Amino acid sequence: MTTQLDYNPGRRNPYVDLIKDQKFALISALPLDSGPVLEKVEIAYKTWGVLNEKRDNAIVICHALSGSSDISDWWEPLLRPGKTFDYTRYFVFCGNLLGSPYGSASPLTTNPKTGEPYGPEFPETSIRDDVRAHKLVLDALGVQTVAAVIGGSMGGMAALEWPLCTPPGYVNTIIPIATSADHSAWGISWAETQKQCIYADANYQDGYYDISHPPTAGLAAARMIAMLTYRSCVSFDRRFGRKFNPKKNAPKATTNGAGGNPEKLVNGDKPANDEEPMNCVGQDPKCDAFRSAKRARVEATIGAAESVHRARSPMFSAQGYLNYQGEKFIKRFDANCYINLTNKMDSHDVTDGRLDHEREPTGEDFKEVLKAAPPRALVVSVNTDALFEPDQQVRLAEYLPDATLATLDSPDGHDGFLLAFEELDKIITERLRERCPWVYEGPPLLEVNRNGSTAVKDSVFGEVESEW
Ligand SMILES: CC(=O)SCCNC(=O)CCNC(=O)[C@H](O)C(C)(C)COP(=O)(O)OP(=O)(O)OC[C@H]1O[C@@H](n2cnc3c(N)ncnc32)[C@H](O)[C@@H]1OP(=O)(O)O
Ligand SMILES: N[C@@H](CCO)C(=O)O
Repeated sequence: MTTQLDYNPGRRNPYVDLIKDQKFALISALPLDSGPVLEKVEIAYKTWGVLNEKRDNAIVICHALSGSSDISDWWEPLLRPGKTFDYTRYFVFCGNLLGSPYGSASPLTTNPKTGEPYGPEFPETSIRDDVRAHKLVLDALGVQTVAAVIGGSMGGMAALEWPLCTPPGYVNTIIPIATSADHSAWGISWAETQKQCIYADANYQDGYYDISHPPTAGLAAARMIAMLTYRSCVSFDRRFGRKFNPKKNAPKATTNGAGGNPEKLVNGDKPANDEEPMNCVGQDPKCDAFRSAKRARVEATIGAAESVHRARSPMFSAQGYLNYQGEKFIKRFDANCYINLTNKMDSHDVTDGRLDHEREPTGEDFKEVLKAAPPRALVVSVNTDALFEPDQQVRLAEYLPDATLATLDSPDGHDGFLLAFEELDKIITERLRERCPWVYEGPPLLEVNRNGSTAVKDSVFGEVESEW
């Protein structure tokens, strides 16, 4: 198995171009938990900062379901000198998940056996597969050991798997956020409702859709449902209340299935494909009966179209928001990738295949498996999280050796881990300083110039992101 850095993936799907300045590695072959060996595996990733002499200052950040390797897209306030992910001291790494549309091997990348995109034939991948793939990239980059692994939601699942899939001592500490030791029936079920939306879209075609005619209606509906699990009742009530929908961002209503286009049917004009009313066959088209029958039919068509228009136009601000989130998502995500990634989340269970019995794992079983994780993990919870309920992090903190639990006070539900920057910065930095003291010793490895760019100081390795 070889890992080539500075790989040029050539033909890329359009979503990859949304992520700026990504790097790519090529892994020759990756055996997957699901059975097949994935060949010529592209891994997209980003790094900030440089490795120190001992090559032990790497910090691995794991993104969530719809995120990418570009931390500055979702945790930017934490990725600054002096903040949590201080790239003047840490070598910050974020790898894109297998199955994601943003550059790593996925349903959108080319199957080397056929020369065509994998589509729905892209194999199931696990959180553990991601960890193994990203570890190979870190090895190629020269990382000796990892100071900390941090991630929220699906990224938190990865944070838990990192020490379990790598040699003892390789990972110094972990900070799993808004996540669980195994994905709950609740989480699996919410994802199922979203997948069913995609399956129900006529464009889906069992996943063999033309990329220029994707199942956007299904994917948008899936995202709208997901958004409700990511936020909270209290945040929706506070934000939208019973306010009416502002015109800004309101998606255009469609009239699919209404049998008419309201813009063309004005003041009783004839529809383009007009036919004679049945009761006027053989009559003079200029006769009154013919005309009134026509007018009645056209008015009925207009009425139907307008009523569909009214029914589908978001009336309330909350509806407008959800519709907009759906519209925004289909511009940046692919349906097969969504299914692959949600299946991956569903499969998450740290005890899977690690116990010597088949029965339902108990708390003791979770403890047995997670004792391989480094001590003093920090587990972070969001008090209003309705998807990964706080009780799951309470249990996780009990399972992990000598771990502590911190709870974010945020009205934003599960997405609180992407929005409560100030609190996150404080609690994570505090734990990193305690668990990775060597990273904070001595002067920083990079100098930040006035214009925000960085320059390397003496005796360090790695690459510097010029944008900084
Ligand atoms: C290419 C890429 O994007 S890569 C990946 C980026 N995404 C990730 O990393 C995944 C994780 N990130 C996320 O899930 C989200 O981006 C979050 C949680 C960080 C933030 O969510 P957001 O949708 O940006 O925030 P929020 O819920 O406040 O919604 C704001 C948007 O809704 C719009 N909006 C707000 N209220 C309404 C309303 N009543 N009607 C219509 N639109 C509304 C706003 O105008 C704003 O639009 P904009 O995104 O075009 O600026
Ligand atoms: N808003 C996040 C939530 C998933 O944890 C995302 O879209 O990835």
